[in-house]
Amino acid sequence: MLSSDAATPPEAVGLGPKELVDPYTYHDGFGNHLSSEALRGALPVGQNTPQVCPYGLYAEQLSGTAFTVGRSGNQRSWLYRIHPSVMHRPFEPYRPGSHGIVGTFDARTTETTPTQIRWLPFPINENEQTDFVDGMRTIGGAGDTALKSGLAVHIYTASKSMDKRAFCNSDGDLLIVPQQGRLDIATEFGQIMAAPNEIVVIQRGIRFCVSLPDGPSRGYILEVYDGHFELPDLGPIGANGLANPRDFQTPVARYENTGPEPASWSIVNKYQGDLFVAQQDHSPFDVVAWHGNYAPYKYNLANFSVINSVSFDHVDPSIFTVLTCKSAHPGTAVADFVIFPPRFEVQMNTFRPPYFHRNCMSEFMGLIRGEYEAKKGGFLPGGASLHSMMTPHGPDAKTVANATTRELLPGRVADGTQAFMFESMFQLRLTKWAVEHKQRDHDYYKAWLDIPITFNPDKSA
Ligand SMILES: O=C(O)Cc1cc(O)ccc1O
Ligand SMILES: [Fe+2]
Repeated sequence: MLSSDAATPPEAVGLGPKELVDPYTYHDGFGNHLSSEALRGALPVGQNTPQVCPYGLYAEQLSGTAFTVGRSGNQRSWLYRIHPSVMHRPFEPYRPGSHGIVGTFDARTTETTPTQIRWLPFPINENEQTDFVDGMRTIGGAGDTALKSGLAVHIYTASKSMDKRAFCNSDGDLLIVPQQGRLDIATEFGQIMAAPNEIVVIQRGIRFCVSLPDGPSRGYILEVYDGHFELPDLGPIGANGLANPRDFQTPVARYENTGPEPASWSIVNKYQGDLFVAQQDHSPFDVVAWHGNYAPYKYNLANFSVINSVSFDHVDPSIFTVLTCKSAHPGTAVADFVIFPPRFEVQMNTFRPPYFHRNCMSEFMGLIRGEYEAKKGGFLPGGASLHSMMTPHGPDAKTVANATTRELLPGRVADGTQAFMFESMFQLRLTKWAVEHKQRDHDYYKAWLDIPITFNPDKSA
C-alpha cells in the first residue's frame, strides 16, 4: 500500500509549508516489505531500475545485508531520489582525534576494570551549543568496526539542532534511547518524531538529521557492528506479547527539493570509528519514493505487553527483551535491548527485586525516568551503570531490607518508571572519558555494604 499519497496532489507532499500530509505519518509493523511514495507514481512499476525512473528520479539501492544472504534475513531498500547520493565532494577527516567516538576497543583506545561502575546523570552543556553529532561520546564497547564484530555504547547530550548536515553511520546500526527531549529526525525514508520512552533504530548507512524541538536533550545509544535488531522469539508465550510487531513504526516517504546551492549540506560519516565530512550541493533528504525492508523505525515502550510470574520467584529479565541482535551462538545475543517497565508484582513467598547476580553477559543500564526497582538512590534518570561480566551486583542494601521484611501484597512496580539494559555477550572496555568522568560515582560500592546479614544456624526458616 502506498501511504502518503492518499487524496494528495503530486506537488503537495515534499517538505515545506505547502505540505498537506502529516509529516509524522508511519507504516505500522516490523520488518515488512514496504512501499512509500511522496509523489503518486514515483515508484517504477514491476521493476527496480528502468532506463529512466518516473519524474526523472534516480534509483539507488541501500543494502543492509550482503546480496546473497538468504531470503528470510535479506534486507535492502530501493530509494528513488532527485540526486544520487554519490554527488558530493570527497570525505575529509572531521575534527580528527577529538570527536570522543571510538570504534576499536583495545588497550590503545580504552581501559578496563571489572568493578561495578555508576555514573550520575551526564550533564547537558547548554552554554556550549552542541548538536547531536558533536554531543555524542562513547562510554565503552567491544570489538572492532572493521571486523564487523562487537558493539559500542554512546551517550548523546545536545543543545542545538543539526543545521544543514546529516549523520551517517557506516559502522553499524544505532538503537537510540531518548531520555530528555524529543528528537525530530529527518531521515532518507521520512520523518520520525521520538519522545522519551520511545526508541528509534537507524540502520547502517541511513542518513539522518536530528532537530531538538524541546531544547536540551540527552539519551543513550547502542550500536551493533554486525547483524540487525529483531524481535525475540516468544516460545511457549505464544503468538502475542512483549513488543508486538504492529507497534513498530516506519516513516513514509518525504522529500526536500533543494539546490543546487554550493556546499549547502555536509554529510558526517562515521567510518571505522572515525568521523569524516563531505560537502554537497543538495539536501540528502531528496528521496521521493522508496520500497524495501531496510528502513528506520520507532517503538513506544509503553506498548510493551509485559509477561511475568503470577505465582512465585523472580523471572530472568529476558522476559523483558524488546529487541535482540543475535550472534552466531543460538540464544546468545550480541546485544539485547531489555526494559524494566511498570507492572504488577504478585509473587508470593518471593524475594521480589532483581536477585543477586553474577552474569556471563555484560550489563549496561540506563534510566529514562522514575526510580529503578533494585536501587533506592544514586541510579538516576540520565545516569548509567555497568556491571561487567561475572561482576557481582544486585539490589542495594535498602532494597534488600525492604524486600525481606515487607508484607507481600499484590502491588505495582514503580509506576512511571522506565529503566533499560543493554545486555551483551561481549566484555566491554571503557573510554578514558567515561572512566574519568566527573559524574562517576566512586562511592557506588557502598550501595551494598550495609546489606543486613541475617544468617542464623539455629533458625531454618
Ligand atoms: O539490575 C540488574 O542487574 C538487571 C537484572 C534485573 C533483573 O530483574 C534480574 C537480573 C538482572 O541482572
Ligand atoms: Fe544483573
